[in-house]
Amino acid sequence: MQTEKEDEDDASPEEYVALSSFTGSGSDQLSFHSGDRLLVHAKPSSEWWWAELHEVIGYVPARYLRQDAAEDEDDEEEEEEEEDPWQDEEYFGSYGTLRLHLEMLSDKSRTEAYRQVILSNSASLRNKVVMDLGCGTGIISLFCAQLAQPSVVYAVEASSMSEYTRQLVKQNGCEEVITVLQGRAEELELPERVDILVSEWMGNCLLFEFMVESVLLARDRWLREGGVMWPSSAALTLVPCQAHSYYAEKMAFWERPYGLDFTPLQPLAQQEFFTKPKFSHLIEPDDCLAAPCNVICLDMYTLQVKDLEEIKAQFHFCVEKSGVFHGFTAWFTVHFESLETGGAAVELNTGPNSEPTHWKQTLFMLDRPVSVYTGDSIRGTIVLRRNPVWRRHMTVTMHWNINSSTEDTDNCQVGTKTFPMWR
Ligand SMILES: NC(=[NH2+])NCCC[C@H]1O[C@@H](n2cnc3c(N)ncnc32)[C@H](O)[C@@H]1O
Repeated sequence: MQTEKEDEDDASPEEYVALSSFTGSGSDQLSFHSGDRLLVHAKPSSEWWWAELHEVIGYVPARYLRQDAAEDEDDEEEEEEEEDPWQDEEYFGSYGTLRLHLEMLSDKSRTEAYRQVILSNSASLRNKVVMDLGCGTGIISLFCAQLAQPSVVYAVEASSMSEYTRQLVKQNGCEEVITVLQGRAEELELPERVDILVSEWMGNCLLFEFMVESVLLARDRWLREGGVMWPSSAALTLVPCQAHSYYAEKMAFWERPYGLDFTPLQPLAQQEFFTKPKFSHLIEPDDCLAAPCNVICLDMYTLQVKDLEEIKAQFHFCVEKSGVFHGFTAWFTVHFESLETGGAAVELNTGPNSEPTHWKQTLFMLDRPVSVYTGDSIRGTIVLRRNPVWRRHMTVTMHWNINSSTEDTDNCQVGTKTFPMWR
């Protein structure tokens, strides 16, 4: 574990507060919990500091710490101003209106996939105990009651939509089977453990909103031994791509609008339009410059909440057709294993070769497009880092090397870019 370190450069240590918990992975990293007060002895780099907690010393990630605000009289005021790191009021407030539920219910690809899961497992669902986590209007629970005979479905919904969900259950004569419970799933008391935990938790780029944390906490607390997770697994897919129309619309536009030269605005355009990822991007299959690759695969039975802090993966693409490398596009696929051993799984694929969904795909634009040619290789890493303060947000960092295949130029172009989602 942590080793003692001579405090040769130890000016008086400063006290910092941990904004969220951190589990050290290296032997010299110090683990701590949200709210811990750490003594920072040295700041050898902007990313890692040398700190002490309960007489143990080790490296800590600086972005998790905040200088301890001096105790002063208007602390209470400060507390009030401090926003909830989960932003639950705004988050569950948005799900208390119909807009998002209409969008999700109108997404036939998404909703039919869940219906197919229930339908194809209807026999095995007989007399089972089901939890529908984040049931919204209760559509998945209603499919269970309509298409199968579970003994009970606990439809859990934290937003105010839950009172309407109760009405929908009654309106459709399903009160015998469906029990609607309002509250955060990870805080609720259920009368019993469940055989199946079903949830539609996926956000843009799979993890945004981090509702998946609630699913994992509920799994650990309520899924019985040998119980089934739906989805059972999730994969994030990445591909280097062209984005000519988006680039023309946001960047090339400034070259000659109405015969004038507006190129001095292009740095502004890059900052404003290419800094954050573009949600709801529709990539054409022809825009893919290489075969897409499943860079991250999550097993919903073994995934742990602490694994969500930082997920890193390598990629290696071989350019299949010459074109302009404008950026990367990401999407996800989830699988629902059959309740019968050997039964066929159901797949919900949000990629360009499947029926479009309300998620569409996520586009990460490079600052400058690069011409690439058949045979070139694009290697690198993608790192998803959860925001230590705003717990529903993350950053996505791409590192890439482009190796030309033509022997005469050994030009290897290297690039890196971090995209906030959204903080
Ligand atoms: N696929 C997504 N990105 N969002 C679609 C599902 C989100 C639904 O789950 C509810 N919800 C989200 N988290 C929770 C939670 N921890 N407990 C209960 N309901 C929740 C939320 O209020 C909304 O109705």
